[in-house]
Amino acid sequence: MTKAKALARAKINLTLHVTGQRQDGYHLLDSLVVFADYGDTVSVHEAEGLTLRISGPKAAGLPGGEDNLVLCAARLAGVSDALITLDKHLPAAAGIGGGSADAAATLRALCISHGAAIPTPEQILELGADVPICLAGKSLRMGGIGERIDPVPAIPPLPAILVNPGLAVHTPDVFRALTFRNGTPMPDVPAFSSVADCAKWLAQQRNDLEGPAMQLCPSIGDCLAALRDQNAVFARMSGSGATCFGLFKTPGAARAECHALRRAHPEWWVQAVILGGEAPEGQSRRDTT
Ligand SMILES: C[C@](O)(CO)[C@H](O)COP(=O)(O)OP(=O)(O)OC[C@H]1O[C@@H](n2ccc(N)nc2=O)[C@H](O)[C@@H]1O
Ligand SMILES: Nc1ncnc2c1ncn2[C@@H]1O[C@H](COP(=O)(O)OP(=O)(O)OP(=O)(O)O)[C@@H](O)[C@H]1O
Repeated sequence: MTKAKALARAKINLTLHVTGQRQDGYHLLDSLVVFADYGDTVSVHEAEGLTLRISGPKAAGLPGGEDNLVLCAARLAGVSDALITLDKHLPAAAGIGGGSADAAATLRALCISHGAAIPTPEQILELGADVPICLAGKSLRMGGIGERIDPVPAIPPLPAILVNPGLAVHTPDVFRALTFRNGTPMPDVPAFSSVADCAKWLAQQRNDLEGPAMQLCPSIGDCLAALRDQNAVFARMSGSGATCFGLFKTPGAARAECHALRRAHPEWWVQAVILGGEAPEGQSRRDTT
């Protein structure tokens, strides 16, 4: 019997400024993070012992045992009796927080199914630098090495296409390839009134990992060029790559260009999504539609 289900939504870094490096090697970040209406699904079923079953189009190659972040999260939550199924749709090692989103979804689901307590902030961060923000699960500004989370004005729904060239890019390699580690932080995030307004602001910000990731994986440049050729109003890489996002004026335009990109690049992972789009604080989601 399914006891709880949680969506592990793709995390997109609309900006990613690297502002310093700690003594332990971890980098200080300043990033505007939003979530997509698309991701993996974690379901918890009644069972004796702790088991993970992985299915879905992106299941191949994932660690199926103790190393999977789903089981790491379950152990951290103190759960030893559950069958957890992971329906995997997000490419791994792709800069969209797949494993971190799965870990956060597992914690949320086990909280409902088993009444498990959410671990301490320090324990959550140990699962991965992206897990705290994935647990928050909405548009926010991320700081520190990932532990600091600050509110931002509500982000309007941003129609987008996510494109991954089908090549894994490993986060530690990208940070190692970074040559300048003391960039300026982001200015305050303003309230955006439209996609165009948001795109204009984003164009003045950076993803400091885009250059080093592109050196390791030149196909990132092809993804960005393809998004721009398909009339994206803005395109950038997310996180440590290789996934890139393109913003479009309408969901219809994003869907149409998504079909065109899939036809032109059958070897790429291409997905039309909506990013952000939460209701402003104090309003129900219906107030904004
Ligand atoms: C680049 C981002 O995707 C931006 O959201 C995240 O900071 C990465 O988050 P993550 O994949 O959950 O990262 P972790 O699994 O904790 O770290 C992987 C490796 O990335 C490097 N790392 C990660 C986060 C950070 N703030 N500084 C780092 O230098 C470290 O070498 C670390 O060993
Ligand atoms: N449930 C999981 N899903 C994806 N990867 C996992 C999972 N559990 C463990 N991993 C391992 O974590 C590594 C990083 O994968 P992940 O998809 O989290 O990277 P990412 O998209 O680059 O994340 P980020 O944006 O946080 O840097 C993979 O190479 C994989 O071996």
